[in-house]
Amino acid sequence: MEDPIIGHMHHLIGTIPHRGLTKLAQKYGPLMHLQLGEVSTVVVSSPRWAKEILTTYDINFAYRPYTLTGDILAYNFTDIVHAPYGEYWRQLRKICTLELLSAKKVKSFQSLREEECWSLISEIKASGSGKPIDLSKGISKMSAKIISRAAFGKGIKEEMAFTEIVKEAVQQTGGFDVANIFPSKKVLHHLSGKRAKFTEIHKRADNLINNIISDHRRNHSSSSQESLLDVLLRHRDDAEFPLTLDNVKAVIFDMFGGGTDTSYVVTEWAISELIRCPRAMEKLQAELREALKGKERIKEEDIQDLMYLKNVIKETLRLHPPLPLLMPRECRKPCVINGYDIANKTKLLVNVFAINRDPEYWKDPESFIPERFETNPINIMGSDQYEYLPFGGGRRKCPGGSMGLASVELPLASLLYYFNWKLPNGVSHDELDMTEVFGSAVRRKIALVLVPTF
Ligand code: HEM
Repeated sequence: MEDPIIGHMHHLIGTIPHRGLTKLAQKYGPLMHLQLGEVSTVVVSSPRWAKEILTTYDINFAYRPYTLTGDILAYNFTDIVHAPYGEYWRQLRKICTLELLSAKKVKSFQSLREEECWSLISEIKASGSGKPIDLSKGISKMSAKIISRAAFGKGIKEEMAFTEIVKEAVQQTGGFDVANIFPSKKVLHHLSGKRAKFTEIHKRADNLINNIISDHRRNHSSSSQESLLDVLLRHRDDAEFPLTLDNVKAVIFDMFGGGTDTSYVVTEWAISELIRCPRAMEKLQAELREALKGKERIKEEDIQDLMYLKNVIKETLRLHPPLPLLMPRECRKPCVINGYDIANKTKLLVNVFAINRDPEYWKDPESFIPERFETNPINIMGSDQYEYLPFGGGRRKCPGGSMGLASVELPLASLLYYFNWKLPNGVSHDELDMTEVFGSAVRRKIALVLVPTF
């Protein structure tokens, strides 16, 4: 590890964190120690060190640091994302992988994904050929509806209102804000107004979800159509591991937090990259139109074997991992890495953005080239060499990959199958602004407004 850099917060202020940290790693190396406010932080920026830390030292860093989100919004760290490593977290992960986000469960939501996707396609058709539309808004609304219906069953007003509250909550999180940098200085949390804001959002979210749950109990859905909430409520009576109502609410909050923005931004970035690369756009449209042969309404099984579609999504996740620094981890078992003592409470950031673009592993790393995966059949969920980590790695790796990808594949395929796209006002494809905003998931700063023709 390079010598500790003390108090280098100023290097990051005003930068997009993953880009600022990538620049710092180019200067100080792939394993850095930074003092960010009062938080001692290790930043890993190469596949080699990611592999070492997410395998050999994974258990040392299998905890999450203090955040106001975990404290207030996640019912005192009882959701999956924030729960400390241990038996409670293990049990929740089990429910998550075996029931909530299993392949079978993801498949059971196929028809609702198809309906919501079709509703977006119909809206675009209705707005007319040649008229600019805000695709960011359309895709984000569709993703919210998909997760809302999967979580609660048939969408009603209150359920959509819940997605709005979660959105507001997650917009308050992320980044290097005062509360994350000075977690022990509770007075600062008050002065910055964050604690009050989080408490107010939490109260609103809690009221809404209480109403949704009472309504749910009155209109219980059939077991073949079990929503995520049904599954969790069933676990309230579990003999070995009963969940409390607050536990259920905390996990539902995760499903929304994890399931909405991640999928939406992947679709948004994929279309942005395709607009900038007409060759790839044409190739993908040719693949879709050849395979679907004029089919009126496409279904998920129609696109299962489309390799270029899969490669476009892989390449989008390489260049635009929605969580470019994963979710911060915290060391709770001191260790020695590369001769350096890592103290209790040291924070770990894995800069997947830098790793996915590491020139030692990726040829022409900054360019969007889906074909690179034709000769490199890397697994989308991660690789042995740790040079591709959009879903993270180790014990805390994302459990929602299949659910997330299912919400990207059909919408992306449909948008390109039914329509041709260009930028409005004769703007050339290479002038599309690609500025990012860091937050719960890294999204476009400027909405993606495009003109469909059909
Ligand atoms: C393209 C879509 C998605 C991407 C790229 C993604 C990425 C990630 C990443 C990078 C992490 C952090 C891993 C770490 O700390 O090492 C994570 C964690 C998590 N994700 Fe996802 N995610 C996606 C979709 C979803 C969906 C759809 C859900 C649920 C509905 C979900 C639920 C979670 C949960 C619960 C965790 C916390 C795991 C833990 O702490 O044990 N994710 N995700």
